[in-house]
Amino acid sequence: MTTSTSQSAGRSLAGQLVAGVDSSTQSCKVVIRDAETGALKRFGSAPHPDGTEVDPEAWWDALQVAVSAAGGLDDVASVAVGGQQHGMVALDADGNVVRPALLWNDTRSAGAALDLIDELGEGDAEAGARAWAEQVGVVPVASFTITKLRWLAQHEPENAAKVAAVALPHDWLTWRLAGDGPGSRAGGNSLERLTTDRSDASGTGYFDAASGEYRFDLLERAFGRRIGVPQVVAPGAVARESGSLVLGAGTGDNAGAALGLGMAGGDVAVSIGTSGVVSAVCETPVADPTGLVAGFADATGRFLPLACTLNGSRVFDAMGRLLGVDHKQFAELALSAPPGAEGLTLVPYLEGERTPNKPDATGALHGVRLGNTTPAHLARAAVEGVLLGLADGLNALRAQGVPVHRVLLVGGAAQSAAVRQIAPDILGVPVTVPQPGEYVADGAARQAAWALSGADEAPEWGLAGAKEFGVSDEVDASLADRYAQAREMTFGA
Ligand SMILES: Nc1ncnc2c1ncn2[C@@H]1O[C@H](COP(=O)(O)OP(=O)(O)O)[C@@H](O)[C@H]1O
Ligand SMILES: O=C(CO)[C@@H](O)[C@H](O)COP(=O)(O)O
Repeated sequence: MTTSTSQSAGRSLAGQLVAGVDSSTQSCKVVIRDAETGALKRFGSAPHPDGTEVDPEAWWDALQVAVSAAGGLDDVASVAVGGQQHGMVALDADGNVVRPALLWNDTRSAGAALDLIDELGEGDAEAGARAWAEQVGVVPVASFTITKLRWLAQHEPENAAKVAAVALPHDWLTWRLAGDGPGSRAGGNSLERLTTDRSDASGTGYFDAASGEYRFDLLERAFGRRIGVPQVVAPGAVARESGSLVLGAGTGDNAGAALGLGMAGGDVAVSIGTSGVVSAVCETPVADPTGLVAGFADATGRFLPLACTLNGSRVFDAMGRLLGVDHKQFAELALSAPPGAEGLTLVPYLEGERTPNKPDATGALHGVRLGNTTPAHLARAAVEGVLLGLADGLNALRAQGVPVHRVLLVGGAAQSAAVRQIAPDILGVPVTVPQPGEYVADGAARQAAWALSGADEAPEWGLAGAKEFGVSDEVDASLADRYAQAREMTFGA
């Protein structure tokens, strides 16, 4: 991300710095870049606590640490926050967090999701799924905020009674950066100053990406009463100002990555972080009644159809721990076994699964024989299993008419030599691996520069050096079928 072309419109960005934040599941990352050229100036990061429910204060603390590690924001003109999607941050009338946030990978609201589908379909689940897809572009699963609100109303009525507004992680951090929160230095009714953007709002289940409108009727249906929601700030607009610091709208992390990668039509991002994600930027909204593809919005005014699994890089982390090896050794092991791991197949549902929707499923190892019970075969089966889940996501996107011209591999696990090399064979297409980087934070930084310039479009920051990985002639032709059979044999719904 080093080259530049000059701005066609808007204020000059020359000599200014912008910051982008990625408040993701496992950590907070901050990049500080030259607003005009996109050149990286400074970087900082800090870990987040483990678990699927987290006190948002921990994100705020991690943001402070990451910002200081990046040299602070004193010389920065604008900042925008990208964040893990869907997490429910429930706030009381004074702006206090009512309970720890339930994250995107918390599956306790799976039953609430089924109830919401049934209710909209008046007892017919298929009709209900169609109705949700048509009305808000998504079919409820445990990840989406609306199901978490229903869970809260049913299981913690005392907490639910206190809720005055609901926000997402990036909304809440933007609000805190602007000086709002309990005992707000910004004063007045600070809940009314909560902001979001259409990308993150579209992951709630009570916002329609196609029309750009909240669906308060669905929110009320889920929670039992109307509560406050953040104002939706247009892509590239200024959300808030804090002294001389301009705050951009911010974005859901996957839309942030799309902006950071400068994705165009035909580009598909495969991201392997905590989540495994396949997403594309499209001009028209997607409404998939199977629920495999979520019809989200992107951070530029377009759309971001997306399939997401709960089981990405942590499958490799877990298998690496089991085998007593680090990431590098794990990749070497995986590459030392033959394609298809001689029949050993891992269904990687270690955290349950979302795509397909099997929240209570567990992982399973199939085809175990004397000849394939080696660390190398297990490492290979893990890499193949995660990628096979993403191949299903890629096919689901294709089934929605999404063109696939170029696949970009990003996320923490894109650093794995095994993932890079095996991905083209499993996905069935060549894969482009951009230089290792923080593309969500980069997208947020680009959005911050866009807000600062006031231009119609985000500044053009080039994408520096990428490597191409092709499909090899060693593909195990039976692997996809074996995986499909094994996938159906997992325990749990
Ligand atoms: N070389 C590697 N091989 C495999 N996994 C890796 C490698 N480097 C980092 N990871 C994993 O990537 C994950 C962090 O990636 P990241 O995209 O930042 O996640 P998230 O955005 O979900 O917080 C961790 O699970 C980490 O162990
Ligand atoms: O739920 C989704 C997308 O719908 C996840 O992609 C989250 O947005 C978390 O992302 P990572 O922390 O894994 O990047």
